[in-house]
Amino acid sequence: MIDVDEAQARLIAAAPHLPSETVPLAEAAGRVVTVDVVSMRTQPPFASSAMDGYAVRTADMPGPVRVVGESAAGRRYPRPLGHGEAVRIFTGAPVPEGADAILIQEDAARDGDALTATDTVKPNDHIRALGLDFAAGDTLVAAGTVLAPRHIALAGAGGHAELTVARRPRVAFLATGDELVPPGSPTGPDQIVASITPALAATVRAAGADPIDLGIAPDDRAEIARRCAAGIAEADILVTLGGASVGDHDLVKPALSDLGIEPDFWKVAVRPGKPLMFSSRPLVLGLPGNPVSGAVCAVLFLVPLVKAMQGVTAPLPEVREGILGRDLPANGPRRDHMRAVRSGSTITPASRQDSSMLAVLAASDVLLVRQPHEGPVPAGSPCRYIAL
Ligand SMILES: Nc1nc2c(c(=O)[nH]1)N[C@H]1C(S)=C(S)[C@@H](COP(=O)(O)OP(=O)(O)OC[C@H]3O[C@@H](n4cnc5c(N)ncnc54)[C@H](O)[C@@H]3O)O[C@H]1N2
Ligand code: MOO
Repeated sequence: MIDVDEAQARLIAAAPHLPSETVPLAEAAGRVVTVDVVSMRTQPPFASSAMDGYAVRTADMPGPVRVVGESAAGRRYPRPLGHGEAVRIFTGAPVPEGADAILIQEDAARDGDALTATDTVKPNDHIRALGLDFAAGDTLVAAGTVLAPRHIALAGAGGHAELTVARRPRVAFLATGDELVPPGSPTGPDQIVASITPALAATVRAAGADPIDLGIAPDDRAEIARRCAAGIAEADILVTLGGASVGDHDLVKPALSDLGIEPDFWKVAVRPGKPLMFSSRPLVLGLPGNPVSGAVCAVLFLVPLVKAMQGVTAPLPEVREGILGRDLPANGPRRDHMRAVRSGSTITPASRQDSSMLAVLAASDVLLVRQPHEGPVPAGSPCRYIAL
């Protein structure tokens, strides 16, 4: 068994970078930019007023001075401001040449064209300098960033209507097992629902990928091989679910072998998820059938792979610090990912951790991470967790 860090590192190292494509801004959220987004504009492109009031020369204040015109957003006052003059101005409007401050209207008394300040006004008050936000040539969003709405706003302000992003990885899921039926279908005796495919599809979609559901293959070596070959032809990554362990009906590894595919590694010191299998050429991730194992392995391995293929700078899940909410016995030889609830900084693992228990997973919002062979730890100790 290799450890989690090594498995993640090997996965990321093996991730091929996908080609880029351009998408309109409105469709860019969640995608990964593959080139730096460089500003084509300076913002603001002129010194502008931050308030409604009067553009003035502070040397003339408190006045009285004469109001000689108006500067509105989109329609500037066309002349420089002379001595003893002021201009009515509105938020976002260009500050006329010669003016050095905005007197807000709450601090102004006006009688016809005569304007007097009723409070002090200092140079640069309420003026947004040219280029305050960013300048042409600035890198607005670095390559490798997962685009959030805030990045999209900045790129748009910088003059971009489209962004260059990695193509979405296609991820095909094949469930295996004679006992499985799709959600919503009647379950015969000894049957259960193949519950994890829709969850993993949602997980990879949130990471920028397009999921493909290859359905359920029976425990038949030739049939699994046939369906795997179809998935490999159609997708960038094939994910198999179940049949990864050592039982007589765990046929994914032999079926892949029939296709000439041998894993780069099989079995990781991770709980849950020990029988995880990975091949880099072609890209195949064999996840264990226990649904919680699949969900946890998706967070630890599948999502980082999907992100790395899109060129994400930091593809691994963020490990945060918290305070343990209850006593824990010593951990075993595998890095453990206990389903837990976070309240403030307190992380309390559920008392039952079986990797078949979806109700416990659904009630959890974090995974408490425990290192292999960690000793017993009392409540109140520092701990580390990954948000779900
Ligand atoms: N002798 C050993 N037995 C097992 C070992 C071991 O090291 N030695 N490892 C255990 C661990 S850990 C895990 S995890 C499981 C995983 O085994 P498989 O990947 O072969 O999974 P299956 O046997 O096919 O299924 C396990 C369990 O999950 C249910 N299942 C399968 N697919 C789905 C699905 N798509 N949705 C919902 N549930 C699914 C299946 O019915 C089984 O109940 O092996 C241990 N055994
Ligand atoms: O690794 Mo298995 O996922 O412990 O149940």
